[in-house]
Parts: sequence; C-alpha cells; structure tokens
Amino acid sequence: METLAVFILCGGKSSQMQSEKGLVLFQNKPFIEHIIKAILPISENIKLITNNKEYDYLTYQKIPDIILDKGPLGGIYTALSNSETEFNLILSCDIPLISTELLSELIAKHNQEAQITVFASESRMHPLIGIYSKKVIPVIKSAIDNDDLKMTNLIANVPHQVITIEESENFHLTNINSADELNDLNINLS
Ligand SMILES: Nc1nc2c(ncn2[C@@H]2O[C@H](COP(=O)(O)OP(=O)(O)OP(=O)(O)O)[C@@H](O)[C@H]2O)c(=O)[nH]1
Ligand SMILES: [Mg+2]
Repeated sequence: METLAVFILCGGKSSQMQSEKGLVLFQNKPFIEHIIKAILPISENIKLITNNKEYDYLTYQKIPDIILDKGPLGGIYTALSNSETEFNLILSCDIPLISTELLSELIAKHNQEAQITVFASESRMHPLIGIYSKKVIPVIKSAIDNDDLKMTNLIANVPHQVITIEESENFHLTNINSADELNDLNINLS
C-alpha cells in the first residue's frame, strides 16, 4: 500500500481547555507528540492543519485553514483539498491515548467503497479518528456553505463505514476537551 497521508487537525478555539489543545501536556509530553508517536509506525507522511505558530517547533508540514472558523469540518476541508491521495487518515489533536494498534485496525478494516470510515460503539461515534476520501470535498463545501458544521450530518450524507467497538474501547479514543477532563484522565490512570 502507498504511504497513507495523515492529517492532524490543530485549529479551533480550545475554549474549554483555554490553552492550545494539541500542546497540553499529558505524561510530560504534548498531546500532539503522543499522537505522532502512534502514527509513525504506520506512516511518516504527517501534516498539521493549523494557523498557529506554536506548532512550528515540529518539523512536519503545516497547512493553514483555507476557510477559517468552520470547526473540524473546515480543517478536514483544508486537509482533503491539499491531499494527493484518495484516502486520508484524519485525526484530532486531543486524543493522547490513541495507539498504533487502533489506527492499524481502522486502516485494515477500511472498505474502499466507503468515503468515510470511523469507529463507533453503541453509545458514541468518533468522527475525528477516521479515514476520509477526497470524494467528500464537494459535500463538505456545500455543508460549509449551508453552515451545517455537524460531523454526524456529513457522515450520514455520504457512503460510510462504521467499525463497531465495545463500550470499553471508547477509552483510548476519547478526546480531552478541558482541564477537568485531563484531570479525570490522570486520576483514572494513577
Ligand atoms: N484546522 C482546524 N482544526 C479545528 C478547527 N476547529 C476545531 N479544530 C480541531 O478539531 C478537533 C476537535 O475540535 P473541538 O473539540 O471542537 O476543538 P475546539 O473548537 O478547539 O475546542 P472548543 O472551543 O473547546 O470546542 C481538534 O483537533 C481541533 O484542533 C478549525 O477551525 N480548523
Ligand atoms: Mg469546537
């Protein structure tokens, strides 16, 4: 298989965390470095979708948002518009527990008929740990034009694949939005 293009979304307001989310420390290391570590055994073709100079210390290519302030959907739009490959791994920057094993499972189970492939348990879906086809670019563009920025609406509108996981597996896919959530995580792991 050709090397998979991987894009990490590092934009947004981080209003709940109150500091740049991807750079929050977990086990003495910024979130984003945990994510990069999980990706590297799979692909070195990693790009960050961000307008924030705080990520300049990382040598990976950075791509600024083409359309500003449209949330993760806008970030994915920029990622796919800059990608040369049909399928792309899209990840948020606030999932420090993600593992190479889970990412490999997503890639291995991905069906090429699907334009978006994501994990979901009965209770929740993880739209920002997914494989996205460039084919969804026009669908995202029209969603942005209509100000319909909900990821679940995008997924429902295209041929997609859900990889079903047990409730207990959600833990490693959870995104950490606030200092309280990070605190809970640290307590949970101690
Ligand atoms: N490139 C890009 N990424 C974004 C944008 N908005 C959110 N993200 C990313 O999408 C992922 C999930 O975003 P949210 O949890 O909504 O993050 P947020 O908007 O920064 O945080 P809140 O203000 O607390 O909602 C994170 O990886 C963010 O960095 C955006 O406008 N552009
Ligand atoms: Mg948000």
